[in-house]
Amino acid sequence: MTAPGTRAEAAAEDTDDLDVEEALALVRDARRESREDGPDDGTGRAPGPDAPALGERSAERHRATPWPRARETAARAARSRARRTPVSVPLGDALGLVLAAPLDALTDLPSFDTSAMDGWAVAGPGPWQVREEGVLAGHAQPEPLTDGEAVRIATGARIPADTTAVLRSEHGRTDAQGRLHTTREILHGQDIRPRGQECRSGDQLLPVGTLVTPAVLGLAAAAGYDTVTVVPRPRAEVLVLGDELLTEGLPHDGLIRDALGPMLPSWLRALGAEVVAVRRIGDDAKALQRAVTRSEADLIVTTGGTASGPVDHVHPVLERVGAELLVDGVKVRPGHPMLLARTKDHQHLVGLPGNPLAAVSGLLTLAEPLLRTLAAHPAPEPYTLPLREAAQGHPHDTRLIPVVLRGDHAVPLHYNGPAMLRGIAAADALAVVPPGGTRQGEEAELLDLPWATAGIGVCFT
Ligand SMILES: Nc1nc2c(c(=O)[nH]1)N[C@H]1C(S)=C(S)[C@@H](COP(=O)(O)OP(=O)(O)OC[C@H]3O[C@@H](n4cnc5c(N)ncnc54)[C@H](O)[C@@H]3O)O[C@H]1N2
Ligand code: MOO
Repeated sequence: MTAPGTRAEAAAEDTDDLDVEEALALVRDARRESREDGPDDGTGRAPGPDAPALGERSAERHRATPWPRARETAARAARSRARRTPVSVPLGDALGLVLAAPLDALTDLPSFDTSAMDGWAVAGPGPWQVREEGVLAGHAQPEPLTDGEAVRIATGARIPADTTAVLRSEHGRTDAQGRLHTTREILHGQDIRPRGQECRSGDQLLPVGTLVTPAVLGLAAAAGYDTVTVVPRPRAEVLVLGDELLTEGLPHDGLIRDALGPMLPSWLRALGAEVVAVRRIGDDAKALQRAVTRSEADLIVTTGGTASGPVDHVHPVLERVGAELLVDGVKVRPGHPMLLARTKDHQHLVGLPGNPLAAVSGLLTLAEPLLRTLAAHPAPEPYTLPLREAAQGHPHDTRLIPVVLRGDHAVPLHYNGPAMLRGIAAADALAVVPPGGTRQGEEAELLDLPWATAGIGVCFT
């Protein structure tokens, strides 16, 4: 973090302050660090029994990962990345990022003795002789007061030396001779904010791992910062597959509108990513391979092509580029063909199924924990609400069902089929329905949709 005028040297020091891994460690949710999934050697290269090597895939394809474990695997894959360097960003770009160095005060706050009220600075007991010229905020240091003297002062102005108190304007009156009298008892030091009352220069104001909120931006500015040192925003690239997709107009001749190209970038931003590109690849395996190979994003998100149809190119391309499958199918409906692969040392690919609600399911199951961990955001506290109506379960898999929150209940929505967005577009959250279903009145875990809790403006900055 930098003070004005010292940006370059301070930035150089800052990168030594703390590694992103350490920042991540501070916000790590131990409860989610399940060790039950077998060994994690820290390289993230242990896909576990659920993700067969690509060569063995065909026979094993349907050994899908249980939904909770898939989420843990995605979070752990992000944690096992090589160390990333914290970055120094201007305050205006820091909202929603996480501090990678403590916010230490660069100044005393207040940085001088200041008046807390509009009124008069007075010295000694009244009545006082009032000086002609007053003191305003932002002015140079005023002349000291002598005993029995007062000067008009504004809130935030510097207190003249030897002031004993500030008399509020509503508690003073001047007589015919121009002398100032108080109408209340006035205490020594009253309405003076002494220098350093909030902090001394060097005090730690906020620790590493703090989410930069609007209030944090305000505090950082007050404490003298122009930039803050943060965990970099993960970069995501979206590759939209499918020759059948139109980008405008009405569906016709078997062609349909692309629903994911418009939906995913803003959703990924809501999950803390910077979307560096959205590319339309069609059903062209070579183009997909080129795009994957060239991408420098932290996360590539593909849509469609995850199943085993004639133009489902995601698996073959992953195999060709030597990617390592960490999750190949998840026991969740909709969305079970979703996948997670490590494409390069510092890069992952989440393959979302083409059916739009299945894609949402993949986004929240795999991309959300991965991005959250890369950005060093803490895991949201899990919470449950009773369902107002029973939700039918899948015999073996978890189901994610769009719900609205009404009072202290979650109400399942219709139009929740894999190809439908009508339910999710009206929803506040997704209910997690375990195999076998959830009875009416029974508690279900809920995954909030980002805008339902934070508001559109907050989450899409
Ligand atoms: N033999 C099997 N076939 C399928 C299985 C299976 O297990 N065995 N799984 C089904 C399930 S479940 C899903 S989900 C889909 C996943 O398929 P893909 O990821 O390969 O997706 P596509 O085939 O490319 O598309 C599926 C569907 O979604 C439409 N789509 C694709 N992209 C978009 C988009 N950007 N916007 C709107 N709609 C999109 C596409 O036109 C198809 O209708 O596979 C099943 N098949
Ligand atoms: O996984 Mo698919 O989403 O059931 O349609």
